[in-house]
Amino acid sequence: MDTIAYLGPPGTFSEEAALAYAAGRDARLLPLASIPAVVTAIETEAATAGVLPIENLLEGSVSYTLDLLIHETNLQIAGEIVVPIRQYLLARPGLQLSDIKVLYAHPQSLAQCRRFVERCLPGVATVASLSNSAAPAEALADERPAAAIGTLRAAELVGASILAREIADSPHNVTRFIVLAREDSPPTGDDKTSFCFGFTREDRPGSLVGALQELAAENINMTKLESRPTRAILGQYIFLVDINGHHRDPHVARALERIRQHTGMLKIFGSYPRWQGANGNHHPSRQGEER
Ligand SMILES: O=C(O)C(=O)C[C@]1(C(=O)O)C=C[C@@H](O)C=C1
Repeated sequence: MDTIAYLGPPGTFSEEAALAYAAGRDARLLPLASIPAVVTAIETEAATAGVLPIENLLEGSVSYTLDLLIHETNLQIAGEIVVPIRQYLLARPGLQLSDIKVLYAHPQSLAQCRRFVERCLPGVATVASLSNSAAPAEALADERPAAAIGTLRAAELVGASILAREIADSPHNVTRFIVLAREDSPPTGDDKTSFCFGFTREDRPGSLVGALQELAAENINMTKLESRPTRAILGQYIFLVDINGHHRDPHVARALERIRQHTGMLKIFGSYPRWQGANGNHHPSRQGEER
């Protein structure tokens, strides 16, 4: 049986991603206290795989996860899952919106609900929580009139009441998660490959375009390009790329090898089936919606 680790406690969006990945597999879920704990659990074989948030529709990349992939682990991306993100304002039963003096929220969720918080909770003190299910539990344990941004399932689990619904800045809010494992996935015919590269030689005009040209030369579609600091020299960057295709496809393998030659440093994060939606239709899973 597979063990799928995720950022707990139960009630997080990460749990929804883990459930979507576990569907149809012989698997059990393992809630852990932090994202680094998920990585360590897979590395030490306490878990077979784990889910990590990598990109949100409103807030963009989860830089924490990108930096883990670049600098801290050789685990591979074996899958991706897109989860609808529906945030709720939760509090101890009996409290009203106008009573609230403290707001517990995961920093990502606070950023995704900025407009609601500025308009409806001006001047309220915010406290950072480790997850969307830890936040409601912490708000309920606070003696002050506290609320939390959290999931509907977390509200049910801790017995919180709902002060406001769907408070994110966009009703279409979604987060993409990656599945990390010790090995990536075999080719399916509809795959993506994620990798990063950096320039180890002198800075020359056209270096970046030269590397990317190798993808165009093999007719490979790039679906994402971004950069992160190298953490060594200010002004030097690591470029992260997603492409369509599997690194075992001959044309992808050729392009990656030439990029390695151009740049001096290439790290392949893995190839994995492109997210097809919960029903195989390229739309995000609807299972995060109110039940
Ligand atoms: O706290 C949770 O529910 C999580 O699963 C973490 C997390 C994240 O870190 O991005 C996941 C999805 C949402 O974008 C907000 C928070």
